[in-house]
Amino acid sequence: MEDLMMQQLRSKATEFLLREEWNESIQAYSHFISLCQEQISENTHQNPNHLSNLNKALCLALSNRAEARSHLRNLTEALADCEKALEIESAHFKTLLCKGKILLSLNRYGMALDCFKLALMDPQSGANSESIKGYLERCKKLEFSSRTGAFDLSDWVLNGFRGKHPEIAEYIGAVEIKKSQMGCGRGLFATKNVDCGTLLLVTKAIAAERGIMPSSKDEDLGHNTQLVMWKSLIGEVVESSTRSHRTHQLIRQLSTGEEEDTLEVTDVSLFRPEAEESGFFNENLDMGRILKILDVNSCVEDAVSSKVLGKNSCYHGVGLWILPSFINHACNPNARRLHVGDYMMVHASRDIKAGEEITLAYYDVLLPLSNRRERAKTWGFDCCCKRCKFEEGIMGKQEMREIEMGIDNGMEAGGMVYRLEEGMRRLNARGKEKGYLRASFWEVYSEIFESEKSMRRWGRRIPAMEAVVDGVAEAVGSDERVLKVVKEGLKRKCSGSGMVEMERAMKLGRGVYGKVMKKQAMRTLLELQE
Ligand SMILES: C[S@@+](CC[C@H](N)C(=O)[O-])C[C@H]1O[C@@H](n2cnc3c(N)ncnc32)[C@H](O)[C@@H]1O
Repeated sequence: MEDLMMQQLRSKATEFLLREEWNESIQAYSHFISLCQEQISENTHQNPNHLSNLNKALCLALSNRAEARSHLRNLTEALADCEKALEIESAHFKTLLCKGKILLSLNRYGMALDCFKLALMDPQSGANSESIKGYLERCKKLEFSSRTGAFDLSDWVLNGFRGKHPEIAEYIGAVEIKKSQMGCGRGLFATKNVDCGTLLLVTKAIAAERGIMPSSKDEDLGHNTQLVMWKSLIGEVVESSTRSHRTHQLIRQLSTGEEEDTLEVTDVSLFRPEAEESGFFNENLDMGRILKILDVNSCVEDAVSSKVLGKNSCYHGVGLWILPSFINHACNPNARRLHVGDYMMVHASRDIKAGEEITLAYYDVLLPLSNRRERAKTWGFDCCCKRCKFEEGIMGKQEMREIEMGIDNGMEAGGMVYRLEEGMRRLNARGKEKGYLRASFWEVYSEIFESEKSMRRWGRRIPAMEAVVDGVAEAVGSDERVLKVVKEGLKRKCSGSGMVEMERAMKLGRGVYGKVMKKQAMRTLLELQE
């Protein structure tokens, strides 16, 4: 009687599974699993065949429940089911496949690879061997990128971003979390010397929302679209933190913007996909806290310090990427971000020394101090970076006040650059300090460098474009607008004489996009003719 009921329950569960009715299937399998477990514990002295059949049935039911749970993205629970099934039958084919796929979507490439290798050895793999080999290849490629930081988007770039972007692995490079040297809570630091373009980390969004911003000037419509996107983002964050203990635990590490100096310094190894879950889960993550966390840490895709590859231009995205949330702002940033699908790739935008804090520009830094201060206010902080401190000390000086007045009075760009350079000489500004000030007044420099007429008039009295570009890039990192001036210069040069300029443009390009493609693809992307 009991056996008949169990058979019916199992058939029902399988039927739900085949019909892709995941919740119903999970419910029926859960019932079946607990009946099986009860019988096993009660029947230890009975017929060994019966016991073996019960164990087989339990293993398959756990495997099927894992599959249903993984379709609902309840990956932690699905993985736990796989583990239990494999405890019964260590090389259970179906479970190995299911576990491999779950581990792959959790970015645990090495462990996924082991599952697929074992599955391929099973005689049942015959009919599925091509698809298992496909998974094996994917895992190998992703595991390699994740271990070495080597990514190559060349083909996709050269194909004009047609089709879906190449599969991207998560990667944590030479970085660690420490107390910020600027005195603003925690920050991310380089543990090795890295050169411009080197990837520092690649991470997938915990949640990301994209919407089409209305092209009309209707502010209310734009505001509403933003509100809808924001609401969906909150919903997604709540859902992913409820579904995964690990995500919940990681979100909890983020700043709410309050008492940042007292925040615990998180070990970066916690962010590695293979990291074991520890027991923080019971601590609460209420809605108020989630809202504060999102307010401080959410990122828009198309900011001045980021590039988005392969997106439809009218789409605007906002999301939460956990590890990059530890990166502070500086007006002399040394990193930028690249967005590909839901992935954020953070790379060095200039050479970085071991021990240096990694910083991004939250807002435009090719602006004078007063404008940057206004922008920092909208972010809710007073910037405490090295460049701001230097400029705060110098902006009271007569020379600098005259330049600001010149800008306000619409003085000719050439005259202002000339005055600024003279001022810097009198104030004895050195090395990066010159780069900071030139970056602050980049608009007037670029106006001259981009105009042949101004160059004829002022060219001999102001520093060469190359020296200014190199100084600015060294001080505040690569920027598209700086790259544009070099590209314009290259267009004006006759062929053969621009080798050095080409190298300069390519280096700036690596600083803007990161080392994620070969030279030919970078040239195409930057529209640089050889
Ligand atoms: C995304 S979090 C950065 C990580 C944060 N410091 C932490 O400990 O988790 C952004 C917050 O860091 C602080 N912050 C970042 N850059 C700063 C800067 N240049 N000056 C002052 N505060 C900064 C601000 O409080 C800001 O709201």
